[in-house]
Amino acid sequence: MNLPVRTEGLTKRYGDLTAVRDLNLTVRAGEVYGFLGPNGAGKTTTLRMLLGLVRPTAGTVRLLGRPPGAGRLAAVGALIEGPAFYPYLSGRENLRVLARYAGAAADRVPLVLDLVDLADRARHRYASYSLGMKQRLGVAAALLKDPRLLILDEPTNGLDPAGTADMRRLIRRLGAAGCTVLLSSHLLGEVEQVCDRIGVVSSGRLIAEGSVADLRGTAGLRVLAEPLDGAAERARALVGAERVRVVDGGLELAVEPDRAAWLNTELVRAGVAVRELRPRKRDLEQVFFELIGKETADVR
Ligand SMILES: Nc1ncnc2c1ncn2[C@@H]1O[C@H](COP(=O)(O)OP(=O)(O)OP(=O)(O)O)[C@@H](O)[C@H]1O
Repeated sequence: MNLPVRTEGLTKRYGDLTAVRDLNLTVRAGEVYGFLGPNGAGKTTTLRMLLGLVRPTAGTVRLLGRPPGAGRLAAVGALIEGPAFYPYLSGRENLRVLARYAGAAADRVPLVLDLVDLADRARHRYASYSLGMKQRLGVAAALLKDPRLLILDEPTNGLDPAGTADMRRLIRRLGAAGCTVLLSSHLLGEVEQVCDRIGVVSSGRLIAEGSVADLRGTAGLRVLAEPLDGAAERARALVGAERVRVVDGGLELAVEPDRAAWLNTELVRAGVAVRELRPRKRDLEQVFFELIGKETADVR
């Protein structure tokens, strides 16, 4: 099976700095994959290596099953740096120029304008566009060749809330239409809302990968009880030691919340006074901070 993206041991060093370290990344056909990490984590460097714009120090890249060469790039659309357009030409004229240059059929122009919701403004000069519209025109340009894979680097960077919402809608629409999208972002909320799977990158390493549900982990129960030691011991015997953690003066149990009544009965029977027992669903933000191991990361 030709995966849209597969890297093995991908590494990029700039002198002493390792920007990307031993990265094994897999993007599956038809998914919207979020490459999430704080500023400087190595996202742009990775995307540039995927596109053959930066040469890896070590490791391999396979795009749609082959190395990233000119042939592959025809099947890949990308928006990596701010798109370059002629300010005095309209959105439509800009796309026509690009289509001619890229060898894309001219009838793709109205189609992609429609896709990115710019058909109404297509006649207007690029210079009159909002930042969000400029970004969407950039996506339209990336879609001109009807790519099998779309790579977007921080597509909502610098956009206002309305522009961000438009871009999210567009990415969801592309995903729903079966387009494989790889997007990078430092915004947790963003990837959580639009991505099927997320890879978390920190200091050049992929430190976690999975669906939003996978990353959140299993639901659990938080128990406040006295004596805590006795409660922990009994809980370990009941559900298995590996499912019990003592955190902030209470217990966290990796068990389904519907076992609360049973657990309460068993703890009380063992002479433990249970003060509180409530379901606990891990917040993805908390997971993220735990993963990257710092509380002050510039990730929201
Ligand atoms: N051409 C270069 N020469 C030297 N160092 C570089 C170069 N390009 C990137 N770096 C460094 O590599 C690290 C990763 O940078 P990169 O731009 O890939 O991160 P990023 O996750 O995309 O962050 P941001 O969201 O800030 O763009 C950073 O420390 C950066 O300073």
